[in-house]
Amino acid sequence: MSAELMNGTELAREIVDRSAERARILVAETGVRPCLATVIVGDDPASVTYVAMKRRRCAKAGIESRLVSLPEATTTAELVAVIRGLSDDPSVHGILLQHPVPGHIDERAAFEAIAPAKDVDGVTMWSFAAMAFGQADGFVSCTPGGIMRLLDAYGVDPAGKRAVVVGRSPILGKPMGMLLLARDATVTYCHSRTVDLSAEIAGADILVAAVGRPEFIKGADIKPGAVVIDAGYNPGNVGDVDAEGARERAGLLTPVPGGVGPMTIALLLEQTVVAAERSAQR
Ligand SMILES: NC(=O)C1=CN([C@@H]2O[C@H](COP(=O)(O)OP(=O)(O)OC[C@H]3O[C@@H](n4cnc5c(N)ncnc54)[C@H](OP(=O)(O)O)[C@@H]3O)[C@@H](O)[C@H]2O)C=CC1
Ligand SMILES: Nc1nc(=O)c2c([nH]1)NC[C@@H]1CN(c3ccc(C(=O)N[C@@H](CCC(=O)O)C(=O)O)cc3)C=[N+]21
Repeated sequence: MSAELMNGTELAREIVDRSAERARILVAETGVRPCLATVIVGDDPASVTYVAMKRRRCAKAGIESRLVSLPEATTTAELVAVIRGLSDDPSVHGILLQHPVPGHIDERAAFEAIAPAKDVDGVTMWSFAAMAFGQADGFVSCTPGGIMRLLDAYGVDPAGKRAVVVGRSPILGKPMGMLLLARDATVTYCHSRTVDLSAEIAGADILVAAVGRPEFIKGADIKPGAVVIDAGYNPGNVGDVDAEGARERAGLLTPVPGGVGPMTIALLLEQTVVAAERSAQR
């Protein structure tokens, strides 16, 4: 068997095109141009690359982007003050604080300085709760949100399926499981203390790998015909799933690159446009 690949690049382009059209209409009708502020602390090369990528995509979609680049030595209090300033600035509609921040900073405190109405990256406690309770007025974490859109586009209905999420980080694994639960999957979370990971994976109809270790999930563990979502993004464009092995076993598989990554950015842009539309209150 050879898995069908789920084309995130193509679906992301459709979402970005639709968002660009909505941005264009918003500008024409209200004069408001959607604006995303990106905050980056320090100069981690991977983060600098992601941020540049997001800004390029914003520009293409007619979304203004404002970059706030802070030195490595920034304190929690200084970062919180900067983010509060953006939260209070009416010309900014979305705020993204690039993760990870340097270790001496309290990342949670910084995230919580983002006004919920501008939390287009879905990182605040308020957004998480809204997502977990199924309230549509919040924003979802972009990567899990993008993955749900991919599942929908490929006709994968999670209801009644066994879904296994490997990873439980606040912006990826944990919200991923909640979104699958909301769609009636039977969800298992795996993490570094899971005793028999292979056995858990073998039971998965839908597997989401969000570990941050290259080719960590082996093809031989995958249930034949499973839907395999590789959210991993490691240096050298390598996912968290052994792609070659997975191709032999999975029914549907997200490639790296071209799977989950582009969807994350598409959701970020879409939610920025929605935030701007809401602020314009036509
Ligand atoms: N494509 C995209 O848009 C995005 C991709 N990513 C990618 O997704 C991956 C995960 O990112 P992120 O969630 O931020 O990473 P984190 O490092 O925050 O979380 C990793 C998770 O994996 C778990 N884990 C670590 N080792 C093992 C193990 N041996 N067995 C089982 N579980 C393990 C950890 O468990 P524990 O909690 O017990 O420590 C933790 O929950 C990375 O490759 C990242 O680059 C991330 C964000 C967006
Ligand atoms: N607050 C916060 N929110 C994030 O969403 C966030 C973050 N911090 N920190 C870092 C991770 C990583 N991340 C990626 C986004 C897009 C691609 C992406 O588009 N990748 C392309 C390849 C692009 C290329 O390399 O040319 C692909 O997979 O096809 C990858 C990774 C978002 N992250």
